[in-house]
Amino acid sequence: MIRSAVQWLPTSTHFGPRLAETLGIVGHEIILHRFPDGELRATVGPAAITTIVCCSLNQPNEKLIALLFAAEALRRNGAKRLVLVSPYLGYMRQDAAFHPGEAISQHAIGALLASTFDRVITVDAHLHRTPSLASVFPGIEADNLSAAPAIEAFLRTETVAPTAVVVGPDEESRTWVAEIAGRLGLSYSVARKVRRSDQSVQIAFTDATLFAGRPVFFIDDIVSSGGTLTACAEALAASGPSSVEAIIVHALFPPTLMTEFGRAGIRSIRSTNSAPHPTNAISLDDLLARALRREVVGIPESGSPP
Ligand SMILES: O=P(O)(O)OC[C@H]1O[C@H](OP(=O)(O)OP(=O)(O)O)[C@H](O)[C@@H]1O
Repeated sequence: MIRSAVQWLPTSTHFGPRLAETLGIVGHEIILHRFPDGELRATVGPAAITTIVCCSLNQPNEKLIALLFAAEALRRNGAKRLVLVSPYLGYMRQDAAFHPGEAISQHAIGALLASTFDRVITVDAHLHRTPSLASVFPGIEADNLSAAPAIEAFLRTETVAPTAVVVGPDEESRTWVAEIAGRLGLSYSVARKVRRSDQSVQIAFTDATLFAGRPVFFIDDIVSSGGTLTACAEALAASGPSSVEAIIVHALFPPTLMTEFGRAGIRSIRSTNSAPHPTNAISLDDLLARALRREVVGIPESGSPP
């Protein structure tokens, strides 16, 4: 039996095959078949002792079922360690019952994945108010990697004026914004956000004069309905920045929204490849490969793959 392998769901070909190649181990696509009644069949490749399963959990409902089936087959075929790599981990945003009777999806999905996998690796999961990863994934290893170094490296390849300002829409974004601005030697500002509904937020900057005539880089973890990004662009427009560009970790919005973003004054949107999207421009592949090195026999944690 082989020692380690990567397998990916058909929706994760944007990073699974490259991860196998970077780690220098065998890779297989998990085959899904839909029966006439809508049920799924999953067929995995040969199980390895350590099998790394790649599946980004944007639009997660069916993917979760497919993951359960893949894990069942891999364990029954001899896999001893299953590592889930899910650069976007859905269902983490509901971390409390905001109204009586609501389910806390973060708890339910965390427990499900913890009972299925031995380790979960994700990137900037929406866990702002969660005390520890262990409370979401009880009894297994979990890594919530930061995309900030990848975003910083990307911005270094752009011509960013020293007068540029990095902005975030809310207190939760302060960590990325402060880190990235600090590393690039830029100023930053964090807005106050009030969420009114799924699609509507109110944004206010306390230091609006800061942006006049300067390029602005908006940075946030998620763009979904686009309400936050649009409200931020409209609030910024009032103070006359020379340009507004958005850098997103997880681009979950329908590409048809790009026209609306353009109308709101956003010149460009670039995202990491955590979920496949036309705005993908920042690769997380090296970050993920580094976190996986110790799963691959013969590659030291700090070494290079063969
Ligand atoms: O594109 P949108 O639909 O506006 O969603 C994106 C926003 O939602 C999330 O925060 P959220 O408002 O859930 O607040 P939180 O950080 O307090 O959970 C996220 O951090 C973004 O700011």
